[in-house]
Amino acid sequence: MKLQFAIDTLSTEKALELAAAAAAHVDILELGTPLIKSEGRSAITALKNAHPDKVIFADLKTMDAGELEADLAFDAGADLVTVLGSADDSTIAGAVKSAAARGKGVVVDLIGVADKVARAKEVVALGAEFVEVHAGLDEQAQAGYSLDTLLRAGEAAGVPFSIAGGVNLGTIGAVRDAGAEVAVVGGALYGAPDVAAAAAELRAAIG
Ligand SMILES: O=C(CO)[C@H](O)[C@H](O)COP(=O)(O)O
Repeated sequence: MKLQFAIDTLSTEKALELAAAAAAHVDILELGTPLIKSEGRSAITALKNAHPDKVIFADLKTMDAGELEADLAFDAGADLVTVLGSADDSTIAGAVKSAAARGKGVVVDLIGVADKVARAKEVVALGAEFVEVHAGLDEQAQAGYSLDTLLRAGEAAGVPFSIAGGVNLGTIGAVRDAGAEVAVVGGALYGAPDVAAAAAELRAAIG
């Protein structure tokens, strides 16, 4: 299973600092949506230039104009971009067209999608590399939130998936055991007192 670091910070400088600390232990470096909104495409280019050997994941959360938004991020250096699963099929297909022309990929984020299993199958048929079975920060803050619901949806989908939603050292083993291709970790890494040590622990936990 691959490890993805969701860098949810607001400045390119801080993102580069966090990425440098964790890079030896992670496979995918994600520019979180707030970072892209704060700093724009230049942050994607800066991260790719600093880590050309890593998969650079631009969490665009595109809802419309799929081809255009994917073009913008891929041409800035992204290897993977996200489109929302609640977007129209044509939006997802547009982003997939952009990715196919460049040998890159589209991940469909199932945040807010009610029937994650059914939509996962549909978007992989449209050409998504994998789906992100995801509960966002606001959903995680609600009473009764549990990662288990996401894990069950991923297992049931029968397509390649990642899991995002407050994954940490205590839960990453369950993410691996559910069969995820990728574990996405944000707060448990960027909020750690020693980011490099936390990344090394996560890596050791999944082998
Ligand atoms: O995309 C996101 C929020 O929309 C986050 O990057 C994702 O949820 C991972 O962060 P965390 O591990 O803190 O949940």
